[in-house]
Amino acid sequence: MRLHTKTLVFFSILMGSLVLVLGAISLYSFQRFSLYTAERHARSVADSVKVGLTESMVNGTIGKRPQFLDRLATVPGVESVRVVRGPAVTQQFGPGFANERPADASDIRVLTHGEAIFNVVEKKNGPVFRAIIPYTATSQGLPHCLQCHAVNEGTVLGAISIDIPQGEVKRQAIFATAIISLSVFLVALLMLLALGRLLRPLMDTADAVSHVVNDAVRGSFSGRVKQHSSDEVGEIAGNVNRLMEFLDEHLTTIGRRVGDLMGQHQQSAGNQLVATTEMVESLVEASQFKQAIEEDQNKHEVYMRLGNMLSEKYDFSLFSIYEVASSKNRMLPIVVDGEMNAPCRWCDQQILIDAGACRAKRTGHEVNAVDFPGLCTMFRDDGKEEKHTHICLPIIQSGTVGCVVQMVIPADQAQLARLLVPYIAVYLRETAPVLEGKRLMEHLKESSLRDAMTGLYNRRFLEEYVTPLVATNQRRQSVFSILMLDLDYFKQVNDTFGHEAGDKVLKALADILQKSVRSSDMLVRYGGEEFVIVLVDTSAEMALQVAEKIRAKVEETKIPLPGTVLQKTISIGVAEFPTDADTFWQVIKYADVALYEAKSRGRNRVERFTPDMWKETGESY
Ligand SMILES: Nc1nc2c(ncn2[C@@H]2O[C@H](COP(=O)(O)OP(=O)(O)OP(=O)(O)O)[C@@H](O)[C@H]2O)c(=O)[nH]1
Repeated sequence: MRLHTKTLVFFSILMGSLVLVLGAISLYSFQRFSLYTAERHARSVADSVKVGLTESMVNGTIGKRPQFLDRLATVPGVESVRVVRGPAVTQQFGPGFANERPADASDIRVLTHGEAIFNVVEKKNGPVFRAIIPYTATSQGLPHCLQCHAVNEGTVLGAISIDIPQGEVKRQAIFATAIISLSVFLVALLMLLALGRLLRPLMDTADAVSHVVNDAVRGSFSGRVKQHSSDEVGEIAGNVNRLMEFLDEHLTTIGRRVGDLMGQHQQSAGNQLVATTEMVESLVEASQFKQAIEEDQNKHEVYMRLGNMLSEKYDFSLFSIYEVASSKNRMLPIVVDGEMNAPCRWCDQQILIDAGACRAKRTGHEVNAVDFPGLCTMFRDDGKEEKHTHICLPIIQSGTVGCVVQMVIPADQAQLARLLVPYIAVYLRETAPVLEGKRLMEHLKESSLRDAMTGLYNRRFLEEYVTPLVATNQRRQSVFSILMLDLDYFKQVNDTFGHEAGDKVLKALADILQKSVRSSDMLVRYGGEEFVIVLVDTSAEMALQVAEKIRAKVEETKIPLPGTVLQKTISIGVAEFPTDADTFWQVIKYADVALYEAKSRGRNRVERFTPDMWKETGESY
């Protein structure tokens, strides 16, 4: 029940009760008052009767008492007056008139006990107040009773019965009570009306506040409460309006700013507050995501996390993450449908050799095939039965497209997925600098671990690589071999043809070496014209064959130099881990010893390390 109704019902009950109580009290008071005045009246009449009868006795006109009593009965407010003769008087003067004998038990009781009786009896013409008042013998005054009555003082001589009509008094009392009740009722009614009017602004304000607050909960803060007065109710309206203006202004600003951060401008439909909260949550999550990927070890972990975000948070099971290899102008599929380094599945293979064929890469803009079907001709729907569409988002790194994230969406979920794009874009924006940083770091690390001239790994790389290499080898209980290579008489090249020619020879050798070993083997430019090759999972026996192949290849290679063609030879030492020594650097040393042996034995040779070589040459190390 509303407060307005509740208040009015409460006050109606209160006022109704008041009217009833007041009416009842009035009736009771009137009754008491009328009985009191009737009694007083009866006692006056009784006193008059006593005086009249005494006078009649003295004057000898007692026989005319009926006329006296009849005259008395004509006095206004008296219906009848009767004298009842007591036993003592009857005994002395006889029974008297017929109507002077006790008429009922009340008369007898009064005569017996000498105590007055007052009561109201209902008669045909209405209620009557009946008073039976005894009169007793007394010696006081002159004349007095004992002058005529032969009785003792205090004897009940008789009683005076007086009937006083109450009908009119009752009517007047009811009328007065009705007037009072009606007046109170009218006043109560007026008070209720006034209360209703007083409550109206409060109720209107409460209703308006309720509407405004409901609108605010639905995200609209434009509602205002009408100010009906300048009292507390008006103040409530004013305060609510101020609060709404404050919220409107600040939440709109927050929404706009957050929208700017999200690259999304709020639509007018929908709950702006909920939309803003969702955007803020998304920004916070994206920021947490950024923190997580910053701590990732390499960019592949970042790509994987990005893929997990797409599949776990946004329920995309079909998607591709491409990295743009800008130096080679091609796209590399990194994560496809949650799988690392899977083949390209949702685009024409063309993009793998020409990154410019990818529209997102070429334009640096979102490619939204949901709104513009067929926008990118490179998309290939690999779905077997279901139809798919796609949205591609570029990740801009240092002003160019570094990656492209492609979301492949079943056609019936396309509209829903489209709404997620701004949220995913936030993640991608956060990811971009992290990926860029990781890419740079990897590039830096790579370049610090490579020899700039030959492109082979350098000695530093070998130092870093030793621990995981040995650990893996021990875990697999395998062996690997080390070739230590050195060009023969290389100094002569520099001396005869110059340093540039020497560099050219070194590059040619690096090229031969790269082509002679497996990609899992490791090529290191160990010193000036000294190279190390780690042949994984290869025994010394096999390594000797590889070394021999390299030696022969070098020997037969003609290196063109300005004005001449050069042919060089190479010496190679071979050692095996852990057969020759159980530490990596010791095996390197033994390979070097074997190389020394090859040089000693005339160069252009391959020598396998044997312990006796160490004994012979060990001193010089
Ligand atoms: N052009 C060029 N020469 C280099 C480079 N690094 C080292 N050298 C030269 O390689 C030569 C090595 O000569 P030596 O150590 O005397 O050996 P060698 O002449 O090859 O003779 P043996 O090894 O005993 O057959 C030196 O002249 C170095 O200056 C380089 O990066 N470029």
